[in-house]
Amino acid sequence: MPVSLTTLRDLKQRGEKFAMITCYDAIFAQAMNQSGVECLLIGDSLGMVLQGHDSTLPVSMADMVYHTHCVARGNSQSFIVADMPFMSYATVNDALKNAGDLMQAGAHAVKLEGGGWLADTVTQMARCGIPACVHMGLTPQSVNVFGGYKVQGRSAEAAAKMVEDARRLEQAGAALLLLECVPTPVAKQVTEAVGIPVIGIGAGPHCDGQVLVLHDLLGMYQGKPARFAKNYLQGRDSVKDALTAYVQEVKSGAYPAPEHGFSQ
Ligand SMILES: Nc1nc(=O)c2c([nH]1)NC[C@@H]1CN(c3ccc(C(=O)N[C@@H](CCC(=O)O)C(=O)O)cc3)CN21
Ligand SMILES: CC(C)C(=O)C(=O)O
Ligand SMILES: [Mg+2]
Repeated sequence: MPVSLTTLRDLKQRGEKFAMITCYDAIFAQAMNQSGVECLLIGDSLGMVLQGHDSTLPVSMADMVYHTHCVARGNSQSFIVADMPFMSYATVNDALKNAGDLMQAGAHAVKLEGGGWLADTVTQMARCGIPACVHMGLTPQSVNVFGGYKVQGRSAEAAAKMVEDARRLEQAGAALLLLECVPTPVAKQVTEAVGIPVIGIGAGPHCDGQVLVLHDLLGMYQGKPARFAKNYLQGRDSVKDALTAYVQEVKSGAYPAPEHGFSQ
């Protein structure tokens, strides 16, 4: 049976960790299915790793729809989340139209970057049958506001706001949360504060699931790798073995190790 939101909620309740990897095409979707990856993310990181841009901002809805079709054709087992690109959810109407297009391309949920201010959007999506994952912490579409890819939620005020926003989004009907580059203790607080599954990247070992960009997991870094990146191809002789090793390390809790996370 393919993984569903119910599966992910059950895993959280049982304290079992699950794995997500970014996926942009059909053959990797198949390989990830065979390696037992619960969730595939069509990430707007494709603007950087596939298209060669220096941020995710140039990615269009047409790009995301195309790659979602590609992944959906290869997939039979995993839960598919598609990123909503920069400016595709600036108004509730735009968000509903564009999320609908991604669902029709084969996504099972969509992901938006932001915080409590997305509550209204998330509620309207849920009404229409669109599960929403809210990406909080380091939200790369706001790199020009942050002034770089920096850890978020380090101050006590920012940490408390993140917990409050997480609760508000759960109340509004969010299906999932994703925390990027958040101090390990803050991510733990958020994960314990909500009943919905929380996926982390650079957010420590206490999140319910972990996500990595495919290229980072295969050691194909552009410049200096982020702290949370780990090359699973090292010491292994196939891509399939690397994907399987990542899934096993997420499930056992071996990944992320302390050196992959941030202190408060
Ligand atoms: N290949 C790739 N991997 C990613 O994880 C990723 C992308 N691309 N593109 C979109 C965004 C950009 N991301 C990034 C990029 C850099 C850092 C980074 O270098 N962070 C510093 C934190 C510095 C600090 O504030 O202490 C680090 O040391 O990890 C983090 C996330 C995550 N996403
Ligand atoms: C880094 C992950 C969470 C993402 O949003 C992406 O790949 O676009
Ligand atoms: Mg993204």
